[in-house]
Amino acid sequence: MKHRKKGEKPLNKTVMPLKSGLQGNITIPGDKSISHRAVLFASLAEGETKITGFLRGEDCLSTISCMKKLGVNITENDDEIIVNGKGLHGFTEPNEILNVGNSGTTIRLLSGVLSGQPFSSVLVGDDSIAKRPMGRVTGPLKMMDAKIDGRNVAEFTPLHIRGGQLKGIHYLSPVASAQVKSAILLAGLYAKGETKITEPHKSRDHTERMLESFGVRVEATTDSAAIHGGQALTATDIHVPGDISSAAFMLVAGAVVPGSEITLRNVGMNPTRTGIIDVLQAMGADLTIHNERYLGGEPSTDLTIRYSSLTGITISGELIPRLIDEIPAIAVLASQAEGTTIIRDAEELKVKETNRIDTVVHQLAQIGVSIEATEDGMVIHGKSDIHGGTVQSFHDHRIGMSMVLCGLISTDAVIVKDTEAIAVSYPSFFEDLQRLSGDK
Ligand SMILES: O=C(O)C1=C[C@@H](OP(=O)(O)O)[C@@H](O)[C@H](O)C1
Ligand SMILES: C=C(OP(=O)(O)O)C(=O)O
Repeated sequence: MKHRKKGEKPLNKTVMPLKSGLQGNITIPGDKSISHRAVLFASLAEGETKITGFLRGEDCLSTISCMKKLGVNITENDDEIIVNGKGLHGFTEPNEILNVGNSGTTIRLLSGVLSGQPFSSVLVGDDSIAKRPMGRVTGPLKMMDAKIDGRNVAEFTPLHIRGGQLKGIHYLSPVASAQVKSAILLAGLYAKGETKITEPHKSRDHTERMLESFGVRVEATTDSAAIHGGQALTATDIHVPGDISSAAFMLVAGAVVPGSEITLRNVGMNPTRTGIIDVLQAMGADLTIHNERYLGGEPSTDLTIRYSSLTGITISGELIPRLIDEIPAIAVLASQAEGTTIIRDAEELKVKETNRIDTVVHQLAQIGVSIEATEDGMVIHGKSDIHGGTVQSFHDHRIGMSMVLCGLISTDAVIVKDTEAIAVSYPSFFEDLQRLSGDK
């Protein structure tokens, strides 16, 4: 849960049902996962890296702040971030605690890097981070000989990492998690021999792709990734494509608000992230993919979506890691589809910024959606009439945005509490929505 800073007012938003469809086009802001990695890997590289398209969301700003505390010189201009890399062994011991704010990606990836540093660092985050499991990274990092302490045997923050000489391992991960995979591969850069991770399903592969761009050889298969220790990163300019996880909210808005036709430009289309596209197509959405391009190791396109009738589907298995962050938005989509949508194999939702099975189900039910929680997901019965009311975001950015979507199609106003959390991943969300609703 992201908490307000002292003195900051809660940003409760009253969302009124739209009288006409969404129209026009917007450019989707930078991908959060890729932005984190760009700053982190550029810091580890030798030389200067220019990053364009960087997401200036709160999570990625937390990554910049931590890297600065490790001695990295980072210049933040309006249109680019310039990072003067320190090389694998150039970081300095931080004088202060490293605060990752609300960002699970920052703390988990940084834990991998800090495990290889010859100094001590302490990592903390906000109230939400304090509840999220860290054992999934500290466990394997300890197997590599990292010295990590923390609450409940390093299951929870604060984490204290004393780096040192690491050894390569082959880790069979019980979860498909790119944060776990990335932490282990980054520690693997500092380890003797080969470090390999095998996952139950393939998780997003931005780390593997971007390490290759920085000149590091990564051997990747459909369910594994391996790296040899000691490989240096060479600075290279990075362009960050738009975030499909942010685009997902606009795709759902376009699909469910009657009379809509919108175009989203610059949407990252890495196949490990495009589960939302598969879902929209399977539900019968009117979606066109155009202007495909490939920049800096990652594909992107423009997407046009029009309002159409939708049908419920079952979402499970290997599809889940490809759309895990989109499930709150997909629940809104499913509420407007005829028939039943079943989401299975999604226990990972319980360990995000909030328990997203509970928060999605309770808040949608509050405003009239017929929805039930299950052990590993949810069941949504459409087509539900959404009525007005007051809903909580629980300071979770993706819950906040999903509730705003409900307001667009409800019969009365929906008041969404604490929407300031949306700046974690999509700071221009309300401006973009206003632009598409013709209210500029
Ligand atoms: O590596 C990343 O950038 C991310 C991986 C996913 O988490 P897990 O690794 O826990 O699945 C995702 O939910 C998160 O928003 C970003
Ligand atoms: C889970 C998320 O991010 P993180 O794990 O980096 O906090 C998210 O953005 O939905």
